[in-house]
Amino acid sequence: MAAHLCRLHHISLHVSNVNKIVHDLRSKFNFDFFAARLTEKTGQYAFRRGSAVFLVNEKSNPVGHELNERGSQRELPSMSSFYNSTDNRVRFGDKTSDIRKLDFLYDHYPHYSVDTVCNVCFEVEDVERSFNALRDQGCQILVPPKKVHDDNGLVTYFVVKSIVGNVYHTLLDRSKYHGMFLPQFDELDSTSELRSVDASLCPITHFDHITYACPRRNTAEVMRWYEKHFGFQRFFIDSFNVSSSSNEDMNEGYVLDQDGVGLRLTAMEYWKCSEMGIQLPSKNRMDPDCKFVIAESLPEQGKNQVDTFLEQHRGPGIQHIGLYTTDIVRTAQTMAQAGVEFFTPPPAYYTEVGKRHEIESAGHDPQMLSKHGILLDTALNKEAMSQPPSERYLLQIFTKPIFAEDTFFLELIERRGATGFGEGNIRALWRSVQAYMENEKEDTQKQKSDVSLKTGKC
Ligand SMILES: O=C(O)C(=O)Cc1ccc(O)cc1
Ligand SMILES: [Fe+2]
Repeated sequence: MAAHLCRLHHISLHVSNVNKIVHDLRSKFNFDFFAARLTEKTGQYAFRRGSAVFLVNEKSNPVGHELNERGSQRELPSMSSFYNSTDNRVRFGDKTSDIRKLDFLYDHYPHYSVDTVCNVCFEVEDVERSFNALRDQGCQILVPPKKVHDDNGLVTYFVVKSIVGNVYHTLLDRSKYHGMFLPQFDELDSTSELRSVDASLCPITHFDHITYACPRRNTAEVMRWYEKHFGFQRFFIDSFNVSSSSNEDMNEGYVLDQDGVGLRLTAMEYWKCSEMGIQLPSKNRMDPDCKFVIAESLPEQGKNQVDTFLEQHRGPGIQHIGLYTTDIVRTAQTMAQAGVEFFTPPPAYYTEVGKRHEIESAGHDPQMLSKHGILLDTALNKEAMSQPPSERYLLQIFTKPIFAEDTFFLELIERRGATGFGEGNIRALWRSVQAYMENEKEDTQKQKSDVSLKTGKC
């Protein structure tokens, strides 16, 4: 029996430069900083837009120092707006509370050497039953069932390791909890200046998909694990193809292996409890769900972004997360103005006649999309063809990696009738990433030769 997942609750990050990520999520990505939990040793900070919730967990650092964006040390900037070290009190607006000496909650301390996004937390209906089922099936349990409570009620959870690299899952039951987030978190006052501003500027509603970077030939095993333990089912990506010439095969996945792109994609979706015949009072049928995509690189086409992830992340894991927005142009514009860096395709992408026509048929302005680097793909499958072009396309844009290493990045996605992933968009992304990696390589080589010129070494 698989664990019955009800909904995705949050995704957690483990970072050493917590100030930078807290700042970026709040000020650049416009997420609402709504709850936090500080202890003597660590901090956990919760952000949300719509139902998309990130929990940033602080990795311990040498006191007073931490790594800056590209890995060198700098003084720890003060987080004094909400933490005042002189009186050991946590401040949220005008609310204060004592620092508590509790363990790391709802998570497992991963001891991972680089910053990483590694915990996808789900709500389940029955923690004890899910725990027994997964333990009996031989899953590695990282944290056995644990109860946490505060004045607003009780949450039970346990943590299980997945089969993908450092990824694990917290499964929790919060049906007996009435607070905003989780017990032992302090909620930020809604009037606090730390709460982020106008939500309408970044209308993100939920997590659309989570993409894993995996080594070659790992996909089948990953699929089997999620099917057996979490009841996931295969989701066919190639809703874009009009004919039987689809590149997606039941066993081989969706293969892109031309023009320098070497990628195998396979997607899975989870079935929520009620779809398995169990009715939950809390279950909202309209809850959007989140797909899981497994990406493998194919050897023939040279080194690429999946290989780079595996190398710099030092193993498989979550490569990127797609954030669903109802207005990608507005969201990308707001984020870019706030300092988010996006990959942009070559300008020729927007002037090529076919693409220009495709963008215009969908009712968009090529210049506007070009200004932000937004990609558009129109679905051509049979079902989609019965819709006008303005109702069967997909818009995407990808940020540059957000940690010091070239690993994790975010994506914005707006779906207008298209449910899969656009091959054209993937190719365009691929080209921009390859160009970026080439640039990085050249920069590194240049830095090395500058150093050897200075030191006289070759
Ligand atoms: O297109 C998407 O959003 C995907 O998630 C597919 C994908 C997977 C891995 C990549 O390195 C690039 C694209
Ligand atoms: Fe994606």
